[in-house]
Parts: sequence; structure tokens; C-alpha cells
Amino acid sequence: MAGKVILVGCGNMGFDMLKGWLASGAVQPADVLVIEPNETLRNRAGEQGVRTSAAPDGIAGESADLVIIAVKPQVLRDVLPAYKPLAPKAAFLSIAAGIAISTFSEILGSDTPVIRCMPNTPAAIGKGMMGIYANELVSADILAFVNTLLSASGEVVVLDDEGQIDAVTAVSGSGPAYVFHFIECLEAAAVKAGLSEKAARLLAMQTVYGAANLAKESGEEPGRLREQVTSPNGTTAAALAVLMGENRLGNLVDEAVDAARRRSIELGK
Ligand SMILES: NC(=O)c1ccc[n+]([C@@H]2O[C@H](COP(=O)([O-])OP(=O)(O)OC[C@H]3O[C@@H](n4cnc5c(N)ncnc54)[C@H](OP(=O)(O)O)[C@@H]3O)[C@@H](O)[C@H]2O)c1
Ligand code: PRO
Repeated sequence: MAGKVILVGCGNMGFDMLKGWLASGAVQPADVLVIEPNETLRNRAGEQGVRTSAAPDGIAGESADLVIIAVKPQVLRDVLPAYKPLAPKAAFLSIAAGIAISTFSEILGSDTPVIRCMPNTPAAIGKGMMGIYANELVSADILAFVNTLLSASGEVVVLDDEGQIDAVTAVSGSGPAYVFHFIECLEAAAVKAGLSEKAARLLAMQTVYGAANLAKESGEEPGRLREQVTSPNGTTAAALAVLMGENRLGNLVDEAVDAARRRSIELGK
């Protein structure tokens, strides 16, 4: 099916996803209505050829198959009631961190089909990672449409337990920020080691880009790829003794992912 979509909130993540959907043809611009109060962001969306509005005035007159909620978790409970007239005919897809399906059912009615999705920003270039969980009211048609839509932005993993969304948020939802910070750190270390800022930026970025692509495309275990870089008693071994000694980096990543997962749970309270 090719459905009609209302996108509520077109900030960082909403816009990144919208671009992917339109670029792939998964949805036509004329079938998308974006509700976004911020004029600059609304105009940015409008430039993609979709209909836009600052507020959900007259929303009851819209026919939508899917309402996508992409506002901040902190405002979601205030934003959602305006869309109740569209439920349960339309299914609701939320990308908000932490907000449980039960919150949607309370506000929109217990007969509302709801899908939670945790995307990440590489969706903007079709290389996103999306985890989804749907309640039992979501029809096979809508699930297929959602799958087509999200696949336009990258890989999709279907979860069998809603609680797993908190883990997906902590790993791939927030994950790009961890990688960007690693690039920042590698770049700073490269400058300290005597390289120009321009060279440092290129070296750090291309190294992460190349390594991530090799890991994905070679089909080799990441550990095996690491070993292939590591000559006995060489330079990599010296660096890895710092990163892996007493599982330093492993413990740090563990701690960071756990902090994100706990925050995701907190946001839902
Ligand atoms: N950014 C990410 O990497 C990422 C990844 C996965 C999931 N998420 C989830 O995606 C959601 C959005 O995050 P974001 O980073 O994209 O935030 P964002 O850039 O602040 O986007 C949210 C947008 O919603 C707008 N908004 C506020 N009230 C609204 C209303 N009543 N109706 C329609 N739009 C309204 C905001 O406008 P104002 O700024 O004017 O308030 C803003 O432009 C969050 O729930 C977050 O958990 C984000
Ligand atoms: N950005 C959102 C946050 O930081 C959710 C995952 C990525 O809360």
C-alpha cells in the first residue's frame, strides 16, 4: 500500500527521515502533511514539496494512514491529544525515546494501533538503523508500509519485546553521537601528534568510515579484522594495550550504554 502520512515535528530526526522517504519514493510529497510550529523548519520541510502547517487545526478532516510522532518526549503528552480524532483509523508511529505504547493507548484510546520506532540520524543518507516494535492492533498492511518507509532510511530490526527499545535507543539511537565523539578525540590526538587540523580531520573521519565499511562488507568478525591490523609487538599492539588493558574501553562503553538505557526508561516515567 502507498499511504498518507502526517509527520508531527520536523526537527533533526523527523526531517532526516522525511528526506529518506521522499528520496526513495516510498511516499509521494503530496501524501505527506508536516505539522511543525517552527517557521524555519516548516519552510525547510515545505521545500521538499510536502504540505505543511504550524498547528493541527482542522486535523479531524485529514485522512491519514499513519501519524508519525517526532517531537521531544518531554512535550509528547501535551502534543498527542490533538491527534485523537484520527485514531483508531490511523496507526501511530512514535520515534520518541522512552515513551511507552501504553501512554499512547491512554491518550488516543486502547484500540489505537501503535508502533514504536527508534531510528538514528544516519537515516538522512539512507544508512540509518531502525528498531521497531508494534502492538497487536497494527495491521499487516500498515506494518508492510512502515517497513517500506523505514527501509528507505536504512536497516530495520523488528523487536519482539517493547522493553528492548530502551536497549536499541542506547546502542544505535544514541550511538552515532558516540562515534562522532570518537572522531573528535582521534582528530584532537592527531593534532597533538603533529598533524595539521585539516589532515587530522580527514585522517580521523576516513579511518572511521573505512573501518566501518570494511567491518560491514567483509563479513569478517570485528575481532578478526582487529587482529589483521595488529602486528606482533607493533604500533597497534601498543595502542590497544592502552584501550583494552583492564578492558578500559569495553568498561567505558558498557557504562555509557547503560546510562543511556536507564535514561530512556526514566524518560517514559
Ligand atoms: N536526534 C536523534 O538522533 C534522535 C534519534 C532517535 C530518536 N529521536 C527522537 O526523535 C524525537 C525528536 O528529536 P529531535 O532530535 O528531532 O528533536 P527536535 O530537533 O527538537 O525536533 C522536534 C521538533 O518538534 C517540534 N515541535 C514542538 N512542539 C510541536 C507540536 N506541538 N507539533 C509539532 N511539532 C512540534 C519542535 O519545534 P520547537 O523546536 O519549536 O519546539 C522541533 O522542531 C525525540 O522524541 C527523540 O527522542 C531522536
Ligand atoms: N537522541 C535522543 C536522545 O538523546 C534519543 C536517541 C538519540 O534522547
